[in-house]
Amino acid sequence: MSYPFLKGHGTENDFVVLPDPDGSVHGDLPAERVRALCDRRAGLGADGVLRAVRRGDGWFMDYRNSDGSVSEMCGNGIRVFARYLHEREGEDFPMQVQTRDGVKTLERAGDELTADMGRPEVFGDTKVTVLGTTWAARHVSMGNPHAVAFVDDLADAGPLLQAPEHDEAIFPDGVNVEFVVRRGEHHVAMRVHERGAGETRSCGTGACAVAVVAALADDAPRGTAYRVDVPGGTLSVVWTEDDRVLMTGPAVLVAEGVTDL
Ligand SMILES: N[C@H](CCC[C@H](N)C(=O)O)C(=O)O
Repeated sequence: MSYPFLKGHGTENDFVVLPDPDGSVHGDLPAERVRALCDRRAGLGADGVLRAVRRGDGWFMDYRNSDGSVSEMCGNGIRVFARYLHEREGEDFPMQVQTRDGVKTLERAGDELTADMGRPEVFGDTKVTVLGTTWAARHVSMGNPHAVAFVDDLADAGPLLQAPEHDEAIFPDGVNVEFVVRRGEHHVAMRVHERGAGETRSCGTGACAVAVVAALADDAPRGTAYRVDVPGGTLSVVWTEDDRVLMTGPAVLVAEGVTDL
């Protein structure tokens, strides 16, 4: 059975968008279909899938990682999802999108989009280990789990071909791990090993977690904008005085078509 898809990315974190307004096309979206769609050789290739389902008079973003696993939230994905809703479903900005981590608001920011990612949850310290080297990390939730480790050089994290070792007691469902270096005042750069996807060119929720940890380390006043460079581009993150994290970045639709994967 053929069905429509779109392809999009935010700072080169790329996604397959699956329109499924009444849920009749994909049902509960089997994990093997997600894996087939995300396969970069035999499929369309993507870090994840964004299924668009109507909920009441709004839309629900059903996010899946490329391994087929479900996650609560996807920061780059929600900007691409909002771009799709605006350009193909007639939704206007500001718009609200329902997610497994609650309702998020998206606004225009020039030719980029700003997502209100809600409140961060800052937990204690933890550790991550890659190829025998262990770094202190900070546990932060943006609706999904993150371990943020400052390193001397982004190359220190190695090829990141497998998930960094982490504390399974703290992260029983896995964790997204960000490795961060300083680039200047309120300016950092990061690499990420994503839960359920491996190393990606960018992670929106990860950039938010990184900016929160950096702001705490800097004792920066709330409202300070952090520039977060990722391999696929740059995101801007502000942790506001009313304890919300606003993330601004690009959202590009690159193709649409039909598939029977
Ligand atoms: N891999 C993440 C979900 C995607 C996050 C990332 N693509 C983003 O832009 O936030 C997880 O399992 O929690």
